[in-house]
Amino acid sequence: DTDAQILMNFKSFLSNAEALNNWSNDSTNVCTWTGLICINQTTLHGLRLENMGLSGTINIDILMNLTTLKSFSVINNSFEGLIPAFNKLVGLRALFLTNNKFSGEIPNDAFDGLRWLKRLFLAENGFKGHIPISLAKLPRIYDVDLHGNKFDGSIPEFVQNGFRVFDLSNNQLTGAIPEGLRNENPSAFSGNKGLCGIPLNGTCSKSTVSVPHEEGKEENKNHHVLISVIVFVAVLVLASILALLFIRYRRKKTAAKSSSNMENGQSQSQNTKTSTASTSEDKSIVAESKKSKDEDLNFVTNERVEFDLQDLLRASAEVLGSGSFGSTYKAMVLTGPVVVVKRFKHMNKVGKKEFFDHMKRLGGLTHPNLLPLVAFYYGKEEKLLIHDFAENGSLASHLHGKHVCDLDWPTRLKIIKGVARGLAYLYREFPEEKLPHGHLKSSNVVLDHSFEPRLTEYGLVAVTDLKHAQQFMAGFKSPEVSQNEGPSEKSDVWCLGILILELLTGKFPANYLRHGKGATEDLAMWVESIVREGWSGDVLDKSIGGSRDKEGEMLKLMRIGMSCCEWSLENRFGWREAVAKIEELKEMDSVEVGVESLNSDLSM
Ligand SMILES: Nc1ncnc2c1ncn2[C@@H]1O[C@H](COP(=O)(O)OP(=O)(O)OP(=O)(O)O)[C@@H](O)[C@H]1O
Repeated sequence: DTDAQILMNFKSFLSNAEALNNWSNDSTNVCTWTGLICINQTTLHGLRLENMGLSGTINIDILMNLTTLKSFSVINNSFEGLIPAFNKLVGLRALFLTNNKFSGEIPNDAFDGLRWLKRLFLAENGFKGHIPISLAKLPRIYDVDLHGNKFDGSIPEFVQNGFRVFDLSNNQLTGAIPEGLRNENPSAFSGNKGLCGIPLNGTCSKSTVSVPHEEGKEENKNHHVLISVIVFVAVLVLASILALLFIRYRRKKTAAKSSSNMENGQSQSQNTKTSTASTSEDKSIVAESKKSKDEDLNFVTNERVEFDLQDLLRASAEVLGSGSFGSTYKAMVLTGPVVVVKRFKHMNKVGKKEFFDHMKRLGGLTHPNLLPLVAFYYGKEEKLLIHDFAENGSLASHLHGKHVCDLDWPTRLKIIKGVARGLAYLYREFPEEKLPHGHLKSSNVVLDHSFEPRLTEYGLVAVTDLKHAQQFMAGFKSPEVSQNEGPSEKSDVWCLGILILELLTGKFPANYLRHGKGATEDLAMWVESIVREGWSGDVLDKSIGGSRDKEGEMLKLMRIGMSCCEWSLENRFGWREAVAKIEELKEMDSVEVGVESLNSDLSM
């Protein structure tokens, strides 16, 4: 059967399916049908049948024939009865049943075999009974939302920890919160009268912890027996561990040589498959990540076609460059879009939970001039951040690449306005941060298909090792930092100023962008030399083109750039002022102004 036939069959079991009227035997390209998510307009990826008033039967046996189905959502509908046997859809990565009328107990093995499932939303239904053990054992799960049901009994020990979404609130759960969930937000457990322990207030009484006990002497006697049993078991366990260690040691000794040979061979073949990179350090996108199999990619938004670390490892990859944190790759994932993967070392400033929280916060940012974070991977030594690929590369590559710069004045103006808007958004979103961007420079401004600029590598100071940030990040190159003060709220503005001067002159603030000692000194000299040269055709990038009727506006931009680069914080523009002035700029001068008068206008 084709996908169209399978879906029509599936629809025939639904009631009130008027919203699916454009599903029809006459049209075979299912990607145009309501509620279907496809990759590249060809491959069915998900069913998103939300807010449609649907009821009836979700026929899993029919869905099983949709071999590429990865995500299933019926949020906000009227399905009732027991949970369907979703574990037959073994490739499922996300399941959303929130806000329906499902009820009854969920069998303990209901999620067995769903080894790819990462996101499970069963909230606001009428499920009751224990939380199934198979749910707690899902190896890749990172979103669990069960709030607003009638789950009872104790919470099972989850094999995962560090969830992105975790909510068990408003159920009827009882007993002590398992140790692995102590770092979750207390609100995840609220509305369960019988729960106790960390992170909720209050300790658990003895009876909730475990051993039921009797009164008086009988209790003492039981205690003695219990202690004897514990001691006996402990001795037994210790002896077994010692025996095991001894056996392992013997085995290791004999197998050491052959296993080391095998490992070398394997890693070599993997590397050639996954990447076309050339240096030995860069041979694989996720060299370190491969080692921790229990970790996976964490998507920060619902909107995206998801793929796995394995998909990423299988993707063909191309090195885009290597920056101060590590290498950056363009990866063509087979079942998804083209993405850019950046490997970050030196990001151990915060623990796992804080890192996840921070990424969640970055993932929630939306602005046309920010390149959104799509997903991330957390490894102990190395993190990966995944973004969309920007078709027109970085601003730096246009300004300083091999070819003559192809950016005319209107495009440059559009770019600087976009950069300013993106930066203003970051200042508003991170009012508590001194460096809301922190690493603003021309290689971190990428250009989409229509040359709209998008900022990258923003908001990372909070998770970057301080020493590394101080040495390499653009925000730390400002004069106040070089004068042994910390960065100020105007340090990102300084970076904006450099970007403006770079954009207008086409000159490369070499020591600033490259990493090295004395960077700020040379940068200051560079800015100063531009000031000294004043306004002349020589200062302007030759390839900016245009005629004298635009020079007035270019001059205004030059002056804004200089005001952003003022050494004294007092005299330097604040972000609001800089952004407002940039917004006022136009493509054309309103009155033609002669170069001579502009020159005198600029004299400082
Ligand atoms: N999303 C993207 N789309 C297209 N090109 C990108 C994207 N992200 C990064 N690049 C380009 O990849 C190259 C390497 O980037 P990378 O971030 O590793 O280096 P960098 O920006 O020079 O240094 P740093 O690590 O200090 O930011 C740069 O030319 C950058 O502009």
